[in-house]
Amino acid sequence: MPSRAILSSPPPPPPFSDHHHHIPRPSFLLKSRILFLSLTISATAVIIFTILCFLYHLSRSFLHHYHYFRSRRRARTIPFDDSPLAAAKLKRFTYSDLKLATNDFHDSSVIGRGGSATVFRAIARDGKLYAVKRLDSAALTLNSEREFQNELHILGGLKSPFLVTLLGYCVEKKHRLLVYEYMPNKSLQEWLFGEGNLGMEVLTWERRFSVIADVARALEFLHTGCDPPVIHGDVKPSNVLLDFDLRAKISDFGLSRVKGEPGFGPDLFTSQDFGKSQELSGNLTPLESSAANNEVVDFALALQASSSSSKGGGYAVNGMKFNSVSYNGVFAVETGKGKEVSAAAVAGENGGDDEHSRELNCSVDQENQDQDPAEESGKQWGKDWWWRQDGSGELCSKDYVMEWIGSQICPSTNPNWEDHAAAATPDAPPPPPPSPPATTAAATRSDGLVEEENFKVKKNKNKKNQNRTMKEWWREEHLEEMCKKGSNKLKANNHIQFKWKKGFKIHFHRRKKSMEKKQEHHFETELNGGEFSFRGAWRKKKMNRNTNQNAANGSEMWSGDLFSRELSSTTTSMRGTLCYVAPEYSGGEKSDIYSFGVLILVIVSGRRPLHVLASPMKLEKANLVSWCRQLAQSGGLDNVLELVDERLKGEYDKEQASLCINLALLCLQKMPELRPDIGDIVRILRGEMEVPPLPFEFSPSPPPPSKLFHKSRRKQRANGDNNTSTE
Ligand SMILES: Nc1ncnc2c1ncn2[C@@H]1O[C@H](COP(=O)(O)OP(=O)(O)OP(=O)(O)O)[C@@H](O)[C@H]1O
Repeated sequence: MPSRAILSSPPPPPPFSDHHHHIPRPSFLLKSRILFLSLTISATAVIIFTILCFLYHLSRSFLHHYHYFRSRRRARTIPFDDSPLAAAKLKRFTYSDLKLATNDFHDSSVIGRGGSATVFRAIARDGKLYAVKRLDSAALTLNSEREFQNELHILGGLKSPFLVTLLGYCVEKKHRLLVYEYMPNKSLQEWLFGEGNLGMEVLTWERRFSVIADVARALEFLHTGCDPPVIHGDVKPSNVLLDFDLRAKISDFGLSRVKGEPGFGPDLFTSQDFGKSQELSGNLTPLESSAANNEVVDFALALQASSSSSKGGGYAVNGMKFNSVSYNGVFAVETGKGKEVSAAAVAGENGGDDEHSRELNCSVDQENQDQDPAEESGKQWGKDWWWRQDGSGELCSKDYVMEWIGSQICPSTNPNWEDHAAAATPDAPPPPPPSPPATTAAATRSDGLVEEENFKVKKNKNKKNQNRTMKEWWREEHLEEMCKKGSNKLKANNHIQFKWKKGFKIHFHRRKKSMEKKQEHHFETELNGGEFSFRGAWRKKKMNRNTNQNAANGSEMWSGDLFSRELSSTTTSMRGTLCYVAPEYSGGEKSDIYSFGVLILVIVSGRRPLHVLASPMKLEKANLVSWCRQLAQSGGLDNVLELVDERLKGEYDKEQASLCINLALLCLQKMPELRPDIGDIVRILRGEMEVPPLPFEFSPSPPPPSKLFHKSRRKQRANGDNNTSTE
């Protein structure tokens, strides 16, 4: 038997107590592990998320830069960057959609033609009408591509009742199309000049005034309602479209600029662009290349000179245009769309001579002769090209140009042209009899005899050189003539004169070489192809039409009316638009104001800025701006009202008309800063503000200041005097 002691086993250990033992419980371990794990996971997630964010932003900025550089690289080869914002908001149409809507771009759907585009009426599936502008793919140049993009990105981002709405676009391969709201009453161009289907319907005065006011409102929106301001850059009648109620809206933002953005300024006229154009034309076919660099004579420039007065001591050189030559100081150069810049040298009144001399010297300096002509000409662009239109400076070539134009109006005095015309239109009726302007103009000079003699000599020379091409004829005859008849300064400085001519010749030959024989070929082809024209774009248009019309065109060509149309047509190229461009070419708001001034005169008078008929008397009125200035200078309201469109048959508000003309004169001041702001213009047109005094040069006496003021319409109404003038 076990003993008690043995039986009495030691007491069992006390129950497990946490107080006495530090062994962790399993649940605690689990918890801490979970905590540790979750911390690790979340930290990893944060790190991964941060890395992802970083990568995302990196890739975005990379893509952004990639698109930017890609678009830049593309821009040099004419293509389109479809990423930017404004365009993204617009509807993108397919080419086949638009083809369908325009009946396969059928001729019957054409509602207008621009310099490098055709506008079609399009009918959508829902029956709505749209206007589709198709860039001529053959004429697709770097500039036209840029204008297309400008339109997309600037007009595409704007919304105003005074602007034509851009609804969409299409970019497929070489196709570039823009879709706009349809403006049933087309453009002011058609209304004023009876082009297109509108015939000879006369725009009433009330309509004209409301159009002026609408355009002012549109510019007000662009200049003051947009931030940063937008400069339209191409205000002219064909860019003023009329809606169903004949309310005006402005269109065509191809040349517009957003102020302050890169590229703002007169870059269209810089050597850079010229360089690009050249670069581009190098890739074009011969025909395209020639089309981009047509050799044309710019009558517009001649007329600018012709209608300026010969007072003062400045001097100017008449400029005719050989686009491809681009001689500084004499020629105008075409850029893309047909926008051109005349580099015609005009000395400023104050110190302008010196500056001009410097330019002349610069342009003819021997060392510069080794320079690339394109580069050299580019330097001059946008500088000293404008013609004196204010009658304050001498235009040495005035009578010469008048005489010259007279001789050109009658082809019989220029056998070369006659030949071309004959070649072009074998069945055309004979040209009109010798034109009186030539001799009349020559006789108007004080030294009439000398001039007449010169004129005879020139005529004889013309006869001798019947076989020369027009280009040679112009180069040899007129530029030399111009140099001889240049300013007093030129006469006094034979050195400059010699160098200048020499400079020209060198430029010409170099250029001729560099442009190869393509242009020559094209030029001849055009002549032999049944038409002769002074303007490539016009020629192109005409050639596109029925060839049966050639005979008619040929006979029409010699009529003064055709000259008028050609001289100031705004549908073909900048040659016509040239008259609307401000002399400073700064590209700022005040440039639009200048163009607006020209537009006002055009609307009031129903004339183009350059308007020539065969009659010698009409030549004095050829240049609308200088004619208006002359009328203002010779004093009296009635004088100025001579401008008003005769087709109105006196049915117009004299007060409004004189207000418009005076406003135009203010807008046309040479110094941009003197031109009124668009805000003031709108207020003046509303009758909320008086027209500021006209510049001193427009007052011959000068009249007392009170007479220069126009009572505001409101004031006049208050006085119960509704139809009085300031006289
Ligand atoms: N939205 C539109 N609705 C109706 N007609 C239009 C519209 N847009 C243009 N047109 C017509 O087409 C014509 C040509 O317009 P476009 O803007 O192509 O050229 P432009 O301004 O005359 O010349 P450029 O392109 O050389 O400046 C206009 O004059 C107008 O008659």
